[in-house]
Amino acid sequence: MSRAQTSSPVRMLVALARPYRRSLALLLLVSVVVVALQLAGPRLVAVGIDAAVRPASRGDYWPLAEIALALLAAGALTWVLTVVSRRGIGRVGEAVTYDLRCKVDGEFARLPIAYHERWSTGLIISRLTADVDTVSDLFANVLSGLLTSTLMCLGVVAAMLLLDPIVAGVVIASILPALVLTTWRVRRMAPTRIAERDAIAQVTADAVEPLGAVAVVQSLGTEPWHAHEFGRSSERLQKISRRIVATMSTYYGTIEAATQLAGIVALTVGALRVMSGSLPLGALAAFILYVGMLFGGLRSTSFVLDSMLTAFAAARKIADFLDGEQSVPESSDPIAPPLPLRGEVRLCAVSFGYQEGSREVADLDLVLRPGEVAAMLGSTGAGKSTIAKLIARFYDPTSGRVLLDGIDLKDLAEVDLRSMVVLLTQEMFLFSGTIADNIRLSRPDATDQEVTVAATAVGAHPFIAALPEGYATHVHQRGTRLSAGQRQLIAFARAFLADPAVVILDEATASLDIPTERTLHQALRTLLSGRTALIIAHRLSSLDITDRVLVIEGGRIIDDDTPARLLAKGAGAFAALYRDAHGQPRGTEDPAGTWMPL
Ligand SMILES: Nc1ncnc2c1ncn2[C@@H]1O[C@H](COP(=O)(O)OP(=O)(O)OP(=O)(O)O)[C@@H](O)[C@H]1O
Repeated sequence: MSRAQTSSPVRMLVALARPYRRSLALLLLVSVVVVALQLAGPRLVAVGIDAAVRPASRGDYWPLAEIALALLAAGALTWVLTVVSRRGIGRVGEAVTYDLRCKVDGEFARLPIAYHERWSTGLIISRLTADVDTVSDLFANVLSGLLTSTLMCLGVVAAMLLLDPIVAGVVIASILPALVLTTWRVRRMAPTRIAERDAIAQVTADAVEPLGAVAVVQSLGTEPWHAHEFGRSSERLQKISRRIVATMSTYYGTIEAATQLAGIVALTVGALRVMSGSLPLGALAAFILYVGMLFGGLRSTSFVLDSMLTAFAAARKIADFLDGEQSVPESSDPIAPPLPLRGEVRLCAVSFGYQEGSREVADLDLVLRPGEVAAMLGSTGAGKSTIAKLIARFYDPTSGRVLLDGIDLKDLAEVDLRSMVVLLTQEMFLFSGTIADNIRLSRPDATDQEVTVAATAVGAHPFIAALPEGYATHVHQRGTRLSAGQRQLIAFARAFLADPAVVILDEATASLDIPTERTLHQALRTLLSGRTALIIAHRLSSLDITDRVLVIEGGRIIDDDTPARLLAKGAGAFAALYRDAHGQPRGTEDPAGTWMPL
């Protein structure tokens, strides 16, 4: 299921069903046979009453036995076919659930960062679980149910018309109010079902959000606030559910009354026809049975229509979610980067705003020469991370171009771009799995030896080897079994193994002890050696490995020089930052501009 295929819920559903169209067609055929067998029941009863009762009263039981056998055979066949079709449809439903979940999950992971920044994890989980299950139910139950119940209604109408058009006409007229009521209910329910999907997603979001930051929640004591938020969204869902239940109860109650009414009409008109000799008694009995079947079919049609509405609402939500963001569309005709890569990064008159009208980066021109290590400094909100995200193509510029070795990032295949540019974020995220798994994430085909070489290069090997299970040590969720410094070393080893031409590093803000900082600096030196690098520096001490410092303010470069020269200038944003970092009063900077290397 490509993004293009998901542009409407219907198209998405058709794409999902396509691989199973043969099984579905076969199963639907079986359903048709089941309906035909069920319709045959009242007809056989009619024949039994009209043609078998009298011979039986004369001692000839054979016609009655024949009818009984035919009813038995129809019942047995209905049972077998129902079991077969239910099982088959259940299997298709399971297969579709599996496909949809894998595809949706894969699509979510590939969605641009803009998307993940906008939508909460809880909302995404809701799409992946509740909505996917609802859509799958469409295949598992709803489609076959809709077909069976619609066929049942049409079949009953046809059978009644064949039996006696006059009684049939009166019965059909008596069900018209029920039909109008069904249409009203389905229409009324459509927006409610969509609101229900949103409410379910919000409940999931409110439940998941605090779980992702349990330590923060507990340390700040914000449990009551989260409980209040969760209570509010649950209440909203409850109100919607109550509305649904109220509509359904009124509907089903009215349909029950309409069934009784139609039964009375069929009995009265049918009896008059029997008395006038225009309708056999058996046919009247068949009519009464058909009225029951007709309303049963109507009730099920209404029920499955409601499930269908729910499934469509869920499908719309999934389709909207997948289609909503195209902020970094992949080129249909990507350019293969020339090898070996040089790693030159060039931003030409780049402007960018997260929202329409905003400009977080303004007319930025920047060239990072191959192998150069530059640091970005600037106050909070200055635009450093935004520039980094533009170079990693998490966003495309509003205007201007970002080039890598002369090629516009928009013209590179995503897989090439990701292997050429690695962005190391502050989180240094580790996933559940072993240390080796986590290092190998950047190159799944790397051998154990290559993993060890990468870990050794960045200085992670000693601490890994000292663990009882070494590289096979399970890091648990988000690497909580490891220290912050150890997590960073593993992330560095992962980047080293990927061997990118360009590294962008958003340095962790959390302060580490001096020996750990020293180890990390050494690791960073190794990692960045021979690569172009841009560091969002939060510690001035990091600048001893940089060739150049870019001071960013308001999305612009306001200073660009070597660290030593910038400091020597004395004034300016960089010197101010230096003073802030070292607590020195103005004018006491080291005039030589020397650093305080670790
Ligand atoms: N996803 C986003 N959506 C909307 N605005 C954003 C988004 N991310 C950042 N911004 C805004 O863009 C501006 C620049 O943010 P950016 O994260 O680039 O700053 P920064 O220099 O990296 O700050 P810090 O040092 O605090 O990380 C800020 O005003 C910020 O509020």
